[in-house]
Amino acid sequence: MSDSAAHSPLWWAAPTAPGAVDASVTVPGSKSVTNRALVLAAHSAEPGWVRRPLRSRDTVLMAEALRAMGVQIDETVNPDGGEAWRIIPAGLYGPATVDVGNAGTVMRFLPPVAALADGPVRFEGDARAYERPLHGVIDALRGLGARIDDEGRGSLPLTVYGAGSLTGGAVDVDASSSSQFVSALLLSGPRFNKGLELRHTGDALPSVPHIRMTVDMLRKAGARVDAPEDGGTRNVWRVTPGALLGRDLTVEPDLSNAAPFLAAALVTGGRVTVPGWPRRTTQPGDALREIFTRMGGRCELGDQGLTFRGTGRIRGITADLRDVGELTPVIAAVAALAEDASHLSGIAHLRLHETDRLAALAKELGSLGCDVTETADGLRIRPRPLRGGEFHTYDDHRLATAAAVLGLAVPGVWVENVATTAKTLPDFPALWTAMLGDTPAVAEGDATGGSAAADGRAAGPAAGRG
Ligand SMILES: O=C(O)C1=C[C@@H](OP(=O)(O)O)[C@@H](O)[C@H](O)C1
Ligand SMILES: C=C(OP(=O)(O)O)C(=O)O
Repeated sequence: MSDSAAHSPLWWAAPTAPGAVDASVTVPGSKSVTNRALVLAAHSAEPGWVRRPLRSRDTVLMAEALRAMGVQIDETVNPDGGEAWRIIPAGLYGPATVDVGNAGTVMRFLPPVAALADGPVRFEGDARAYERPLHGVIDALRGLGARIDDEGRGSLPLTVYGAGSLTGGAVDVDASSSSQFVSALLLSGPRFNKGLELRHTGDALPSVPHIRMTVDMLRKAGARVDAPEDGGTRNVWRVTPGALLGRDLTVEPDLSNAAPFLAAALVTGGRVTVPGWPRRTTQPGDALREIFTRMGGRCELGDQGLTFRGTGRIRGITADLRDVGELTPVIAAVAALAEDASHLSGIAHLRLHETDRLAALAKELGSLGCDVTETADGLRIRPRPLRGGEFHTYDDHRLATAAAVLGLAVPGVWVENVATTAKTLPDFPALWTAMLGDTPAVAEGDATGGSAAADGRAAGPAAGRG
C-alpha cells in the first residue's frame, strides 16, 4: 500500500479472520422499512410509533426532511430498550429545504410528499445525488398536477411548489432505472385527491421485492392497493384515496446489511447467527439464505434467528440479481474468493446507484488480482489468488462492507473511507471487530475446514496465520 494510505485516517485496515468466525451479530434496523414507515406515519391521520428504527445517515436525513415540512418526530426509548420514534403528523408546509444526501429513498420518496405540502420545498444533496435518475418521479408528479422547477435537468436540485393537495389519477412511469420511482408515488398515493393508477412502461423492473414492501406497508397502514402480483393487471398498481392509520411498527433488522456478516461465515468456514431474522418478510436480503447456500453454506431459521454456517467450500454462482441488486457488492466479494467462476446478471441499474457499482467492483476486485469483466448487465468473476492493496469505495457503503469481506481472507486490504458505511450501518467497523473478537484464534496447524481463508486461494499468509 502507498505511504499516503498508511498514514491517512481515511484508510481502514480490514482485519483478517483469526480463524473460523463464531458469533452472534445484532444487525440494526432496515433502512428501507424505516424510511417507508416515516413517510407513511407523516401521511397518517393520527400519531404513530416507529420502534427500533435504523439511525443512520439515510434515515436521519429522512426524519430531518419531514420535520422541515412540519412533521413532529420525538425520539424516545422503548421500555425494553432500543429507540422508539413517536411521529405526530401535521399539515405539511413550505418553505422548506431538504438535504437528500445520497439517499435514493429520500430523493425519490419525498418530492411526492412535498407536492402535498403548502409552499415550496427545495431539494438539494450530495454531488452524486444530482447524477442519479429522478425523471420518473418528476415527470409523473407533473402529470398528476404538481409544479416542479428542475431547471430542465430531470434531476436534482429542484423545487417542488406544493399546493396543499394534488389531483392524482393515472400516470405512466418508466421505472426500469429504479423501483423507487414506483414506491415513491405509491407511498403518497392515498393522499392524492383521485388516488393513483400507475403503469410501468419501460423494460424490466428492478428490485421488485422493494415494491412489494411498499405495497405491504401501505396495506398495513390501512390503504387499499391493487398490485400486479395479486392477480391485478401486469405492471399496474392502483391506490384508492383515503386516510392512513397511525401504526405501532417495529422495524426488522436490515437483512441486506446482514450480508457481510453471513459472508464472514461462508468465507471463514465458520458460523454467524443474526437474531430477529423474520420468518416472513418482504426484504430482499432474505434471498441471502438461498444465494449463500448455493455458494456453499447452509442455514437454519429458527427462534434464535438465522444461523448460517460455512462448510469450508465457496462455490461460484450464476445468478440474476435484478430483484436483489443491493446485495451485489458482497456477493461479488464472496465470488472473488470462490473456487470457480461466477456470472452475476440483471443488474445494469447498479451503474446508477451510490456509484457505478459494476465499474467500481470490476476495478477494485481487479486491483487485488481478481479477473473481473463487466458485461452489459452484470459481472463475470473468475477468482485468482488475491493480494492486499487499496480498495477504493467511492462513498458507497456497500463497497466498503464488500472490501471488509475480502479482508477476512486477504491480508493487507486497506479500505478507503470506511465511515461511508454510516449511510445505512453506522456501527459497521465496531460490529465487524466485535464479530471477530468473539472468534477464537486458530492455533497453528488447526483446520478450519478448507475455507478460502485457510487454503491459500488468497495469496500470502492465510487469515490469522501470518
Ligand atoms: O426502495 C428501497 O428501499 C430500495 C430500492 C432499491 O432501489 P433500486 O430499485 O433503485 O435499485 C434498492 O437498491 C435500494 O437500496 C433501496
Ligand atoms: C442503492 C442503495 O441505496 P439508495 O436507497 O440510496 O438507492 C443501497 O443501499 O444499496
